[in-house]
Amino acid sequence: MKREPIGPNKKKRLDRAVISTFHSFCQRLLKQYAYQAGLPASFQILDDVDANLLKQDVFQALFDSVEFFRQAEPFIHSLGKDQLVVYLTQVYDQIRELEPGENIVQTLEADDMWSLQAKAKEGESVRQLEEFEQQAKQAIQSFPTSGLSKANQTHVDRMTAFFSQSRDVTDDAYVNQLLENMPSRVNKKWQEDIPSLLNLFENSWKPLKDRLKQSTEPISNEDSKHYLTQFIQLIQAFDTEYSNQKLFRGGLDFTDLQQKALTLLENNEIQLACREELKHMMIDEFQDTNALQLEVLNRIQPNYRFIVGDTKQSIYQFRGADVTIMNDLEHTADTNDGSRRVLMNTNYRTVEPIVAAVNTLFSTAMAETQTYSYQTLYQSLKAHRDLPEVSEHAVELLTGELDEYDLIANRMLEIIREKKEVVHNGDEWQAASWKDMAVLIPTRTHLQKLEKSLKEAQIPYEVQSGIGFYERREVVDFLMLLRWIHEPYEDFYVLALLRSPLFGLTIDDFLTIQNACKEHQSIGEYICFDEQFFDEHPHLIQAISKLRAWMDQWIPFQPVPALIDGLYQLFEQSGLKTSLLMQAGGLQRVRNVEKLIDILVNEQEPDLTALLEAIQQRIEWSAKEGDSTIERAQGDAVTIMTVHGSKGLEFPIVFLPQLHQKPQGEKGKVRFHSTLGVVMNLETEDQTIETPGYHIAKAEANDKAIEEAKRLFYVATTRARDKLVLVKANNQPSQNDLVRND
Ligand SMILES: Nc1ncnc2c1ncn2[C@@H]1O[C@H](COP(=O)(O)OP(=O)(O)OP(=O)(O)O)[C@@H](O)[C@H]1O
Repeated sequence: MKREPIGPNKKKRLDRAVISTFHSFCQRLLKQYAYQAGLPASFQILDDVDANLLKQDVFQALFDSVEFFRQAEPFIHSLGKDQLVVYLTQVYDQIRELEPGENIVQTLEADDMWSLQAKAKEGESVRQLEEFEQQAKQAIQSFPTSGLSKANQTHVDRMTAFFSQSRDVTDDAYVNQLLENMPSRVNKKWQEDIPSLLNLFENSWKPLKDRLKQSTEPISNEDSKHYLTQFIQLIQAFDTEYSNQKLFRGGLDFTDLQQKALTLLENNEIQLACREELKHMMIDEFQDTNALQLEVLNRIQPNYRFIVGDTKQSIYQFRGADVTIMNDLEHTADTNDGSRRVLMNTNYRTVEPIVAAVNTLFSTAMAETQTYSYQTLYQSLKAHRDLPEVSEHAVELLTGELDEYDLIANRMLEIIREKKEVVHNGDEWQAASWKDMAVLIPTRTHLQKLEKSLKEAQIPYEVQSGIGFYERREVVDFLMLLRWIHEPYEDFYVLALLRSPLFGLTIDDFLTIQNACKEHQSIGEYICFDEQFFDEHPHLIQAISKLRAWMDQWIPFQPVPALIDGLYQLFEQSGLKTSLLMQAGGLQRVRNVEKLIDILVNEQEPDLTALLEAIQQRIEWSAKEGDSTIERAQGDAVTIMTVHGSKGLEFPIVFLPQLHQKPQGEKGKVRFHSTLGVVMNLETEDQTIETPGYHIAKAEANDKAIEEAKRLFYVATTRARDKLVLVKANNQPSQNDLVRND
């Protein structure tokens, strides 16, 4: 068949194909229609760090106002000010991403939330009682008819009589009747004589009784409702002030970009223009979409949508991703004539034994049928790649008495030494080298321990994605220089500076200096004020005179003509720039410091104290950000990476530690639920404050966290190409249902 050449028209359209994130798409739309959106032509985008810093400033100003403080005071007593700010911010962010509506926060009504929650609580109690009735009716079917002790026979007779009749669980008297007819405690003989009663008692009755107890505990509804109202008012006051500040600065945060784009898309002409321009849309990684992004898509309604995603890999709940969106969409695609679902379950990456293990693990861990829309269904993968005969154990459970990171280090050394493990390099199977191995960690909590084990074993490694900008060596060094200028006699900074490549002193040198110090004298003071006699250590004399010269030059810090000039002078005259340029990747490092200088200048703080405080806050916020851009290891080194950072990547051999850890449940005392609104449970000095939906929302948040943990584990296991090593030290009892010794 003859192929049609690409005509000029077609080419023109092809040239206009756009690839972008949802955020940059919204930004482009707002720039294009700035006038209709009521925005200045050059609005500024506040990234998450900028937005969080601004939110902090707004809170600080609000707490200074008498009215806001008065309203916040009861919460501060119960939670502390910092925690209150965390809850207010979390709830605020979630509400704004929940549904279209730039004004959504101001429309919240505590009364509506309260009645919705009260209704849900009632419904939930009825559901739980009905469920228990069903379980009890089943259990009594297997009660023995003879051979029981007198006491046990009484239990059996009483329960059989009670549960044989149908009852109205909504009747006020029902709960008391239930309590009267159920045994009050376990009897040892049930294990042998009435196992179905033991099972019912332990697994159904005890949890139900706890919940019944919770709902009868004295909670003052009037006061709880008042707290809810106050909390909503605090959020609304914050919203007003935060919006004012953004307006004043001409800035939009990421949620504004989406909300304002949605408002624009209510305009028919703009909608049509978008539809005309974007006839075909392909959306990748759809499992991580949020409700606003879905609505953007719905409002554009392109002729053809091609959506790609894997619900099993939805791991960004903490950033607002909502897996239920893709779950629902799959469901619609199955039932809607105009849509088609294509299952892509052939795995081309991973060898068959690993795929088989993944199937076994996750067909049990993930749901087979969907009870809740946030659950993830598992459909088995089909392996495309076979394992060569040379390799025996594609899946390994690495256990032993050592610490899990030492286990990893030892196994890696063994792999290199024995050359028995083979990996496929694209053409052929060959013995594994360091760069073929990756350790994927769920969180960075134990990163240092892992690094220590690898260092001690002299294993080359690189920590990828997850090391943020502010943790880069050169950035740390430049900030350290500034901190020393700010507090030149503070030992911590003096020593850090002297140890940095700019001075290069060692611990032994510090001991020599310390021995020369007088009692109670700090090293900083000694170096700056005392006469030194280090005749046998000329490099110490040199270092100290250099430090003194720096003090004369830079303290106090008075940059002229402007901060930017002072910072550049410091960068160059301290020798940091030259020393960076002499290192591998030096130019990149210099650019990093220049970027830091830009950030510092943009802080627009009046003095060094304020500047260092501002940057410290920025660092703390950026630590909560997602991972930094991925730069894969270039040399022959083991890769260390967070599981989040490894998404979309693959490695020949993957080690997975920290498997014994239980997925983190939800501990929040205040949270937001998409249908019930704000729920809370607080202890004040004299009472418990609780909104009716608290326990329902908490249980759901817990379930969701566990579902997310399963998906994270799924992403981790499916990064392996040729070998998967699950690591479990014997000295750590497993708290994780997914991973047990057996
Ligand atoms: N049709 C194919 N034939 C052979 N190899 C393939 C084929 N499709 C993909 N692969 C290989 O399989 C691996 C995974 O492919 P790809 O990254 O596209 O999948 P993915 O679905 O995005 O994976 P994940 O979502 O798990 O990260 C890659 O190494 C790729 O080269």
